[in-house]
Amino acid sequence: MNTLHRIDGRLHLEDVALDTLAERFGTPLYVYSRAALESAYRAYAEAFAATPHLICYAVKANSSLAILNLFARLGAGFDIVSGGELARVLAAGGDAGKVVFSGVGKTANEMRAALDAGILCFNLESESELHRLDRVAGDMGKVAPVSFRVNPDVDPKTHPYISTGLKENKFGVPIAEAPALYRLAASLPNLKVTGVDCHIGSQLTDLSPLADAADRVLDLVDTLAADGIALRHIDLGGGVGIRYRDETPPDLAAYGRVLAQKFAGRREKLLLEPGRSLVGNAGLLLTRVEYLKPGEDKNFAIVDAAMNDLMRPALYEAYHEIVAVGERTVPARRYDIVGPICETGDFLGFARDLAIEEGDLLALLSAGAYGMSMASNYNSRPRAAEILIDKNEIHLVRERETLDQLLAGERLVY
Ligand SMILES: Cc1ncc(COP(=O)(O)O)c(C=O)c1O
Ligand SMILES: N[C@@H](CCCC[NH3+])C(=O)O
Repeated sequence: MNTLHRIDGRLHLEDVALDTLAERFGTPLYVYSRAALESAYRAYAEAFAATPHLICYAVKANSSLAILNLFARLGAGFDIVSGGELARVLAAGGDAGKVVFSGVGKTANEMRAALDAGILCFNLESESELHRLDRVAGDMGKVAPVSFRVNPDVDPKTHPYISTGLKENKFGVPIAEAPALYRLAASLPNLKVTGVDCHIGSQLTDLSPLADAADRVLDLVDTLAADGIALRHIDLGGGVGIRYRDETPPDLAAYGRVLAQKFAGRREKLLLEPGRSLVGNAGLLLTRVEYLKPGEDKNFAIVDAAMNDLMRPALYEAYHEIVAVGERTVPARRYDIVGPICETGDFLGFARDLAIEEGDLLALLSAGAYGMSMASNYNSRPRAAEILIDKNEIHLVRERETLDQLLAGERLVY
């Protein structure tokens, strides 16, 4: 996270000391850097400048309106997977004409909302979905633009829970079946075939699976063209990883060069659906140490953030670097950093050496992606607030959830 630095021992994001944020807004608190968000977006725009393209930010990575709005103003499109994400994009001022709609379980209502909004494309993931969309669009007197999400059966070499492009995964249609599905789609009255889509997994640290998947998709596009089905765009999904610990994420410029070569002389526009690589290293989660609990085998630092705030460690045993916000002269000890939730799986990091005392602040780094967007209310914990830092300006972009909001909508039965 390169907008993070220390001044006189105090951790700052851009020009703002994190301890002042904790005092003012409380903890747990998500904090994002505008400069980091914008520079991540610009890095994509530069890396792919040689190829006509559209960056469709994957909203699921972080769906805060303020972040969607920043990207919309930079010209981004959006990859959505629900009616809720569509509503967020529209509320944030996103252009519906730059929205692609992925996901294996789109409901008829979600299809209607997306057709009403006038999205760029539905990424279909099954034949049944194709028939449903044809019916829904026909009932509305509209023609739905469609792509198939094809599953190229490429091993993305990532955590099995976030691999999506293998035969055994629920996503997409087998690439071998795609030509027949495209012919079917082209024959239906309320669908217009416009593209193809593929997304093989997340947190990829190797470029070669992305390049292999691109080759397979381009072969399919050529087969379809020979069959008289010309596409306007080729969507190669997201998946570029980030550094959490010691990973070497793919170099975007190199990825851009690889795709520029493959797209040279082609007429189709390139679409990309990056999520994590745009927001992951632009955000952190600030938390306060409630208790230090020394034990016979290990020491625990019990903090006020938990798996409901940041689920990735519990779900994938994901690693997030954890640093003290201030500097202490006390000796460092080895701690498991755990939350207050009643689950053994409620941990944020194991065996971290930290010089801390009760009441100190910790920052969990690289928490901008799949942090707040995966937060829950488990143990009836209100969700955290979110802050966007812009140099020395502090913007509260989401208020901390209140207990009233937590209970709203529930009824007793008499
Ligand atoms: C369809 C689709 N597109 C894009 C993304 C974004 O992926 P990432 O955050 O790895 O860039 C995902 C999540 O993996 C996804 O499921
Ligand atoms: N939620 C995952 C990524 C899943 C990507 C969604 N297809 C993570 O935190 O790493």
